[in-house]
Amino acid sequence: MPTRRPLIAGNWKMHKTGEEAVQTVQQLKSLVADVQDVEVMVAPPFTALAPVAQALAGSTIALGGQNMHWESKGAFTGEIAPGMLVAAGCRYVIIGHSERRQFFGETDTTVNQKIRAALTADLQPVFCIGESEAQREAGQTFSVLDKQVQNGLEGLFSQDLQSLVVAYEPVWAIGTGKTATKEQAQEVHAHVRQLIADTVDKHLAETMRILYGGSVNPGNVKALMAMPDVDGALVGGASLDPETFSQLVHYQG
Ligand SMILES: O=C(CO)COP(=O)(O)O
Repeated sequence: MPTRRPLIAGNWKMHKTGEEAVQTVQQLKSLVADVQDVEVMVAPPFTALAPVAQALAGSTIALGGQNMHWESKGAFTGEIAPGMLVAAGCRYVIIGHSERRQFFGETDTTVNQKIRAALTADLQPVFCIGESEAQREAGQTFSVLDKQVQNGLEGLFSQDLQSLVVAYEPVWAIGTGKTATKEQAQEVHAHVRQLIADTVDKHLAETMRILYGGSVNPGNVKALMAMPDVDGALVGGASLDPETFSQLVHYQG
């Protein structure tokens, strides 16, 4: 079995000015300086990317964008191009977060366009999928996720997707304090990995990291990370405070 390097990623959403973000990563840098076998990433708002990149110089903490447009430039007021994220120092970009799907009209089609554009720009997409509470209660979890994965990766092949990271974030667990149980997370992650094995490539499925997101905190991270198909966490609220986020990065104890 290939070993997958765990990734603990902080999605700061619409929090922190440039100055606040720099203060946070300065603390975080020293708090996680001892960590070697876990990859750490933070995704600040666009306006904080450049100062945070500067503050992270010489550190192994990776930088990510929270969204981007699929075109490389043009008349798209309010949008950010993949190359702009790269130039700002990003290695990752979060794509298809449920908040973008819910509030900003993101669809499987735009998600697919964005994943393609990210890969072309050499950004590692963190491709978010997840079912709503109603969908879970109606027994539709797997069919919803299968559709999101298949549509999101449509037309892409194993050789294109080597850097892909998937994040399973059940919508009902985001910001609610209601975490999926470790068994629920494992069940979905194993299912998604099998789907990738069946529809894209077995080797990719084995090497690809699948993160769990939704109310991850220092009290539940260890149990989630102990599950064989959980390769990391995409953390919202608990990533904003450097001490708390550092505890998540040090989940091994
Ligand atoms: O949406 C999330 C990360 O992308 C999860 O948010 P919370 O950790 O605040 O539930």
